[in-house]
Amino acid sequence: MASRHRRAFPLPPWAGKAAPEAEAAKESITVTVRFRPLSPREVRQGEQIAWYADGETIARSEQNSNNAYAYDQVFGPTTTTHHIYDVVAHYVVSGAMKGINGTIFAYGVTSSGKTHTMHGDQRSPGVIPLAVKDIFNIIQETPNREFLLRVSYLEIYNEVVNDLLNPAGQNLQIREDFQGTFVEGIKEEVVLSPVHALSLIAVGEEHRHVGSTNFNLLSSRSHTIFTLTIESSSPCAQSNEGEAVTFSQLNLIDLAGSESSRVETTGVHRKEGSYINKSLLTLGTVISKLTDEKATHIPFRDSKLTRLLKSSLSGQGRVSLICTVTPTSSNYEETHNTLKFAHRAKHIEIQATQNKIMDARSLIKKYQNEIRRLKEELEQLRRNILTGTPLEDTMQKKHHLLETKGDFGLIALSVLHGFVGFGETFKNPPKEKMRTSKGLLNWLKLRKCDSGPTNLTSSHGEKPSSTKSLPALSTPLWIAFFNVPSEQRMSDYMLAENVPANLLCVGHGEFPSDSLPVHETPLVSTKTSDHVDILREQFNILSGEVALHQSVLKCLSEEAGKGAMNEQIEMEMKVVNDEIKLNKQQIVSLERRISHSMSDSQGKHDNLELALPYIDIPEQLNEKAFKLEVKMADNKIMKDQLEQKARKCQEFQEAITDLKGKFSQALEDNVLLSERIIFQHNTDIVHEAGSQAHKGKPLPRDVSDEFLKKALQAEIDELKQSVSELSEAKAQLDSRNQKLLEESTYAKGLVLVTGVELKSLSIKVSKLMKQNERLASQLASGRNSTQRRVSHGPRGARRESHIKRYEPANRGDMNPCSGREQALEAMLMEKDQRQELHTKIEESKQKEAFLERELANMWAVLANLKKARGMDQEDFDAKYNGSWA
Ligand SMILES: Nc1ncnc2c1ncn2[C@@H]1O[C@H](COP(=O)(O)OP(=O)(O)OP(=O)(O)O)[C@@H](O)[C@H]1O
Repeated sequence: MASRHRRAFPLPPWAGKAAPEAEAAKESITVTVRFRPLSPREVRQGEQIAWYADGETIARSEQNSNNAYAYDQVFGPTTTTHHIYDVVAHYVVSGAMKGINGTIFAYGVTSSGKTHTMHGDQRSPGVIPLAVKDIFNIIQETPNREFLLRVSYLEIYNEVVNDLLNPAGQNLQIREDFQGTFVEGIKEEVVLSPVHALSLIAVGEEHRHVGSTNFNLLSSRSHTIFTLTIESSSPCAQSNEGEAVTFSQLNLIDLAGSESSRVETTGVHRKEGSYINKSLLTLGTVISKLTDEKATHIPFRDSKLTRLLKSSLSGQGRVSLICTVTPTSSNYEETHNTLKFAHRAKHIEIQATQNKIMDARSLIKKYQNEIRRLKEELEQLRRNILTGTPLEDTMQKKHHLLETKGDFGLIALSVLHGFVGFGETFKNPPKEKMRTSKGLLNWLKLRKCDSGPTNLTSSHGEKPSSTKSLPALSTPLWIAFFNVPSEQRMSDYMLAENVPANLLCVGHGEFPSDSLPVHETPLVSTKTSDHVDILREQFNILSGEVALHQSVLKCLSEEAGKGAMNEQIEMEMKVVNDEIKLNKQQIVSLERRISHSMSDSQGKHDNLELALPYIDIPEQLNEKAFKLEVKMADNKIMKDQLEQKARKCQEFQEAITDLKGKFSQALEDNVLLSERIIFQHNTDIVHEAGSQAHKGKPLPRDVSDEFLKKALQAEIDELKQSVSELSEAKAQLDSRNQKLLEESTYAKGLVLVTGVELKSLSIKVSKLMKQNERLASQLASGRNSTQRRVSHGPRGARRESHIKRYEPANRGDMNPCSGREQALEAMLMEKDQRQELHTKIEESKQKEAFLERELANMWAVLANLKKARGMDQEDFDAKYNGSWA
């Protein structure tokens, strides 16, 4: 069917000649920059433009025109999202419809317009709703293929993956298999129309973490990934068994905004901010490593975001990066960083290839086969009815069909054409103002709930509730399929949902377990309760049908009562009676299955309770490991910041030295200049006097005065200029002085503390020295007495012999001697210790002297600076006063 939206699958406008996609030519990430307009607040605050779009591909700094970066496209503040979609996103979406994976994401600081770009609002739908609309247009415009669309929607909040379509799906794990990374246990919903897809996003947005920051009232505090899984193949009627199915994933990502360290945050906000910054930092690192040929390791695993984006960033599919920036001068640095990030990303090479999968892994093929089989069975039933096979048999078969097929894919192949387009839905936006959640999706939800039946309303006239909208949307389709006797009535259901002809509609929550890329364990109870819900809904519908048939039967019997009972009425009554009987049998069977499912779920629940304590342990471990990871990342960031600060300090020091040099140079220049002026002044006077003497007549006084005044004025202007430069330099020096003063105060404190310590040390030392002296004198006296003993000669010798003779008796006399020796040894040891202390004291004294010297230096620098400032002022005053005098 031709449509005014018809578009081929183009390459982006800047790609030059179109390379055939099958050849998988090397491309690079499409990187674009979008400037947002100044907000009313920024206008009120008189913000200046610091960056602007210079032409179509350049972002340039207003302050320094050499600061400019080139991209695939740069969009100015007046560009509409629709235009941006056409230029950078349609190309990725159309690729996804042909089996080439696609990723579109918005990157930028908080309040730069990421959500505005990705989600938009009622006046200006964003890339996500436009992509959804585009996808359904493409499906309609490709009648020779059948499509199966599934969506999932997740957020990464504080490095935890949460399922936005399933409140029970919290802290999901990321796994990897041969196909790439996937989120274990994420809920996937089959979508049937743009409104259906958007209602799912609206449901998800309700669960997204949003907070208010200094810059943005509704700031996204989490990254979100909306994934559309697209399978397509030729229609089942023509398909041959070996034919490949194309399979692709389209990721539409709204990142949380990085937060400047200038922003004062506390508590939860700071934690959120640090997680956001950490993951964006990792994204930046991954991108720079990907563009660095020498890099051997790409740290994809350092954050959940980069893990999930691994296959997109490593080049398996088309990627479009939209960098949103604010033009204001107060965000100059942040914008500069975003531009640098975008510039780096431009160098990532990708090789987009078409994914093809064979039958075994294709969900669409399974459904096509299932549909074919169901059709055959239906045909058989119809034939049985026509050939007069006993009704009991037919009903049993139909009942059997419900029993067996109801548990597997509840599948219907739509045979309708045309659905109410997206544009129609948005033609008359409501007046309500959004209050709590961001974007058009919330509006859609409000509209859905507030404004009565829309095309989301089920054929039973029930309005889907905000969170339970999904069963209400999809369940009637498959229930209709199994309960409606004619295809015509099934078509009515389809019409109510506006499903494109070639879109496969699959019952919600009823995928054959082997075909789902979902690991079930944690969701067993949820799935069971879903199943019971579905059965109950089936039960309600069947009861409704019974009631309806009974009222028809009543009408028919009243009709029959009025007149002669004709054959046709009799036949109709028989058919209705049969229907009632059939429905009642189905109700009984449903009741059985409901109680069965419930007891099953109870059993599973018991098992689950037993296993619960053990299930928790790895989770807790994971949590701990995860917290550790975050702490480590925080440490790394803090270390980086410290290093940066140290570098800045170094730069300041250098700047101070530089300024000092300049200052003294300027002072010298000043002196020279004033000398020159005085000299010039004197020369002029001499010249005037000479000319008067020479010519014998004086120069006119006013001419010479004029000349002198002009010369002086010029010099004074020059001086003024240099004085103003000097005062600027002085102001800078003043601030440096202040810092130096603070440092010197600190150093002084240190010196004081050291002084106190030194004092106590010196007291200790003097005590020790006294002790030392005492011991030394004792030692000396000990030595003297020994020498005296030796020098007493024969008397001494006699005494020695006497001692020897009476040794045992005199042992008591010897003891004081050996005791003294021990004391002497101890004294010697003490002496050694004292010497050690002495050296330590010497060292401390040296340190003190060094610190004192440093302090003196600082004071000298300060004094010089003060002197220089005083001199400068005096000089200036003197010159001015002198020259005008
Ligand atoms: N191109 C634009 N035109 C008009 N208004 C815009 C544009 N971009 C952003 N805005 C407005 O600026 C404000 C902040 O935008 P938005 O919420 O999209 O920022 P964000 O980058 O998603 O912020 P955060 O990261 O905090 O969620 C919103 O009020 C939005 O409507």
